[in-house]
Amino acid sequence: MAYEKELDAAKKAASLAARLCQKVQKALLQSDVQSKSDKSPVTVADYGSQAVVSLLLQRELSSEPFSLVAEEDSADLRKDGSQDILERITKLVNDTLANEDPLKPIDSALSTEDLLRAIDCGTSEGGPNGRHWVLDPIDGTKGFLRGDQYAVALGLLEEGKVVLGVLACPNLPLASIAGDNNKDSSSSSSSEEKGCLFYATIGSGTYMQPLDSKTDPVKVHVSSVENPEDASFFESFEGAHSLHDLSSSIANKLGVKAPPVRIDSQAKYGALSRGDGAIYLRFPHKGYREKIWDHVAGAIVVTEAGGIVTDAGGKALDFSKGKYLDLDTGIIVANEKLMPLLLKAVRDSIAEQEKEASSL
Ligand SMILES: Nc1ncnc2c1ncn2[C@@H]1O[C@H](COP(=O)(O)O)[C@@H](O)[C@H]1OP(=O)(O)O
Ligand SMILES: [Mg+2]
Ligand SMILES: [Mg+2]
Ligand SMILES: [Mg+2]
Repeated sequence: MAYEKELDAAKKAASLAARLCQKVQKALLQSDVQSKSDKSPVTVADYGSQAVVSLLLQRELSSEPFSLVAEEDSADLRKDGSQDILERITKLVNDTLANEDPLKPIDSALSTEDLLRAIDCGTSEGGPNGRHWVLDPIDGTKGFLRGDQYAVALGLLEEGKVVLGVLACPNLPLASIAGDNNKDSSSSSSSEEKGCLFYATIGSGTYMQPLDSKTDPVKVHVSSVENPEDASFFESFEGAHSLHDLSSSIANKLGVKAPPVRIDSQAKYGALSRGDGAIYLRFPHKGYREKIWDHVAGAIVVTEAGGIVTDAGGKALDFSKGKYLDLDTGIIVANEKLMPLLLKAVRDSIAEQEKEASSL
């Protein structure tokens, strides 16, 4: 299979980074109310996750040139007053790497300077030539802070095309979340098994396995629903990230009966790839520029499972332009049967919205 070595490294890196994030989220949720308003846990986990992925990929793929386009950089950590947090992150990363394989002797512990360097390996600009890893160390920081969904999202671009993607979703139940409309994580039963690892390489399909076990992976497929009345749709939990009114107008036009399933992060792409819902609607507020690390891994996980990911104009996403996606209005996902109907509903709803705005 093509990209076997890269896939092994990516799965290992994303799983280990997810373990680091889980540890921080657990401590955050157990902490008292006062420290819950403190944003530093997510900062620690964001940087820690990026350092772990950067170090693991370089170690496992040491024979290849390494380019990483990632969300975080070390500028804030190098400022005066950041020494404490920098030391916290370094300890967390060292502890995570030390526990990676108890049978393997560990390399000497990283210094704070090693940690800053590992984070800054992620400052590549990407583009149409060569290989670039693309990382969101924690996608869905708002969900992470709430104790809800988030993902470690890692993909690989080759000559501007996505060829591999891994999504680690520590809080996503292994069982389907279809019908979980607006259910928060606290209302789900504690016996529900959580933690999914989705992965895909170009031409080989999408697989899912439990995040923390050696259980065999299963091949997954997007929903085969053909009648939009039977479809359900995903959108952002956060209204500030996507226009819920526009999604609801599109869903009405299609005749969708079920209320939206609102969850954070690229866990939406993972859930779609196994058919928990049939449609994803994402319409950021005007002026917001989508970044490639928010969609690279999710896009291949869905397309290899048989789905289609386009912008609101029906154009495939172009990941070859650097850090940003150059988009028409929003991002939509559906299976092949639903996509033509969805595109028409999107076009009509946007036209209506523009007409309303111009008559005001
Ligand atoms: N104003 C915004 N509009 C759209 N997306 C945003 C906005 N601010 C942050 N994001 C990013 O949207 C993604 C999550 O959106 P959602 O959970 O709604 O799908 C994340 O990548 C998040 O960044 P981050 O990775 O820092 O959390
Ligand atoms: Mg993100
Ligand atoms: Mg992020
Ligand atoms: Mg962020």
